[in-house]
Amino acid sequence: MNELNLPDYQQQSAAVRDRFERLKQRPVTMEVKGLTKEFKTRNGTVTALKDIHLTIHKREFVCVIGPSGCGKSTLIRILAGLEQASSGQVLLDGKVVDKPGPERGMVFQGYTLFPWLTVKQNIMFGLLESGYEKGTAEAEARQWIELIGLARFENSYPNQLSGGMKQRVAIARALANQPKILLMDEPFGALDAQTRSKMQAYLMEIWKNIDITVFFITHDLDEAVYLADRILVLKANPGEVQELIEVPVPQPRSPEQFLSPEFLAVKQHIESLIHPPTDDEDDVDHMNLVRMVPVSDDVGSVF
Ligand SMILES: Nc1ncnc2c1ncn2[C@@H]1O[C@H](COP(=O)(O)OP(=O)(O)OP(=O)(O)O)[C@@H](O)[C@H]1O
Repeated sequence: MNELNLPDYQQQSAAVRDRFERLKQRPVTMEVKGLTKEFKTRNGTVTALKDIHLTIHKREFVCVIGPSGCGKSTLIRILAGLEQASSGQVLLDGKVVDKPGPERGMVFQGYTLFPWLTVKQNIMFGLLESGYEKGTAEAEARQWIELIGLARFENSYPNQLSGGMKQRVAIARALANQPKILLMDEPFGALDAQTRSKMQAYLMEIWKNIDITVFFITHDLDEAVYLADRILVLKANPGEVQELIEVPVPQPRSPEQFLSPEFLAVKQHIESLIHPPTDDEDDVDHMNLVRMVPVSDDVGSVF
C-alpha cells in the first residue's frame, strides 16, 4: 500500500488473473521481434526504436503510452507497413509485414476520410478495392452504418459531420474490411473531452461485439487504463520498452471504474514512469521574483 492507500498496481483479483491466463493461451495475432528503427539525419543517427519485443494475442486490446518522441508513431507506422524497420521483424499471423495490407485496419487522428465521398462511399471504398461487387459492398456498408448509428447520414459528406461522427465512420471503414488488427494512432486526440469519452465507450462496445485485436496509441492515461488489457509504456531517446503492464481493472469496463483503487493505482504508476519526480519539481518555489513587481488582486481596479 502507498500513501493514498492504493493497492499495488500489479495486484490482480482472481478473476483478472484468470482472464490474463486465458488471454495468453489465445493464438498470437501480432509479434514484434527485436524491432529497431534508426533515422539518419544531418545531425547524426536518431534511434527512434530500440529492440522492441511484443506479442499481441487474438482479441487483445493493447495501448501504447510514452513521452513525446519515444517512437509511438514510428512503431505503429512500421506495424502498418508504412515504414521499414532497420532491424527486427513484425509478424501478423506468422507472416512478415513489409507493406500495408487489408488485414490491418488503420484509424489515425486526422480524419482520414475521403472528403469527396459520402459516408456510404467512404465505407464501400475498401470493399470495392478488395474486389467486392458493388451491390454486396453497398449492403455491407449499410450494415456498418447502422452499427455506428449514422443511418440518417449515409449520403452526407465528411464536412457535414462532427469530429466524433467522422471518427465513427473511420472506424467502420477500417472494420468493414474485416482486418485482423485495428491500428489506432491517437484516434480521439482531436476530440473535445465529452466526445472523447463517448467515443471510448463506443469503441469498447464495438470491441466487445466484434472479433478484433486492437493496438491503440494515446497520450491520455485515463484512456489507456480504461481501454487496455495491457499497456506498453515506452521511454524516449532511444525509444525502448519501459514496462508492459497487465491492467488489473476487471473487464468489461465501465466509466464508474475510473475512480476504483486498481484504476488509480495503475494510473499513478504509469504517471511515475512517464514523469518521474525530478530535482526541478519545486522550480516554482525557486522562480526569480526579483524582477517582478507585486500587483493588486483587485480586478476591478485594472479596468
Ligand atoms: N522521418 C524521420 N526522420 C528523422 N527522425 C525522425 C523521423 N520520424 C521520427 N523521427 C524521430 O524519431 C523519434 C520518434 O518519433 P515519433 O514521432 O515516432 O515519436 P512519438 O512518440 O510518436 O512522438 P509524439 O508523441 O510527439 O507524436 C523522434 O526523435 C523523432 O524526431
